[in-house]
Amino acid sequence: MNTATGSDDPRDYMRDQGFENYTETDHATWRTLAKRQREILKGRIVDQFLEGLDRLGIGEEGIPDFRVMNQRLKAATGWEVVAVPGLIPDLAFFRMLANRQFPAGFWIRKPDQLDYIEEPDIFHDVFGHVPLIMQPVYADYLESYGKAGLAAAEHGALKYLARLYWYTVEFGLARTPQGLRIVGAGIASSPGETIFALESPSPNRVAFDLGRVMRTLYRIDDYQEIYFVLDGIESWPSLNLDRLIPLWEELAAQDEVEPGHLQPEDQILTQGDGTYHRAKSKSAA
Ligand SMILES: C[C@H](O)[C@H](O)[C@H]1CNc2nc(N)[nH]c(=O)c2N1
Ligand SMILES: N[C@@H](Cc1ccccc1)C(=O)O
Ligand SMILES: [Fe+2]
Repeated sequence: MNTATGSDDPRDYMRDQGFENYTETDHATWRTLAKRQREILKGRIVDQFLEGLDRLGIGEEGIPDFRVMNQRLKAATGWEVVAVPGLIPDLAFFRMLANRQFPAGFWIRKPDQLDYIEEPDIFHDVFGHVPLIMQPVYADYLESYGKAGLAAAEHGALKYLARLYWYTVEFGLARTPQGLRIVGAGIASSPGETIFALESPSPNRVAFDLGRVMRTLYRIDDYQEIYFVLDGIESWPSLNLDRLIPLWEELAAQDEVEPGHLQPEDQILTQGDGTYHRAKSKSAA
């Protein structure tokens, strides 16, 4: 996602949310999505997410005003949400996370895109990501992720960090005493993928392993073919450099793994039958 021409200074991407510009349709879209997601996420997402939603007060009254939401977020974990025009270059992105600033788009999807959208809108960025940032352990992980990203940029290892983000922050699952639960924001903001990620027989579900995740390619245009499962809601990987730098060197000598392929060392929770993606590829052909 790195726009080579763009500056790497986060300040060049920060915008005013323009809260007053939202239309009634925009607020209605948020309300519809928030209501639907709260319903289907019950029993499917980790409790800490629902707690975070409640503590933020981003219920169903409409698109949240960042000025109001940030007071609660800052008080809880020192993070703040900053409006940006869309995907920003990796370096600017990592710098923001390292400073406990979360970049969020300010536009919202159209009423006909409710189920799934390919690029992140404000519903994905705020409803999907922010509730968990109210949890200190996750808030610390996200900051450490930003710092690791800055180091990765120095070591030509950005693609490994992008995959780690993708398979934990965006599409992670976690084992909990109540069973398998969603933690990824990309799942939490998509009604379609909420059901697919937990209940479809099609995708593989494999225990999280840092090296394995950083080797694994991902798709950005459809549901995932593989979901990685954290050992628990607080088992975010520790990202210190003396562990990452040797790992990046090891990975440079290994082949990348296709999202639909399993590896011999995988600890498989559910082996997928691949029907969903096979059907799609047929229709695509
Ligand atoms: C981590 C990885 O670089 C990823 O694609 C980044 C890039 N830029 C981004 N920019 C924004 N605004 N939001 C994001 O989630 C990302 N993701
Ligand atoms: N697919 C997510 C949005 C998203 C796009 C790209 C990356 C992550 C998430 C949704 O429909 O809500
Ligand atoms: Fe996201």
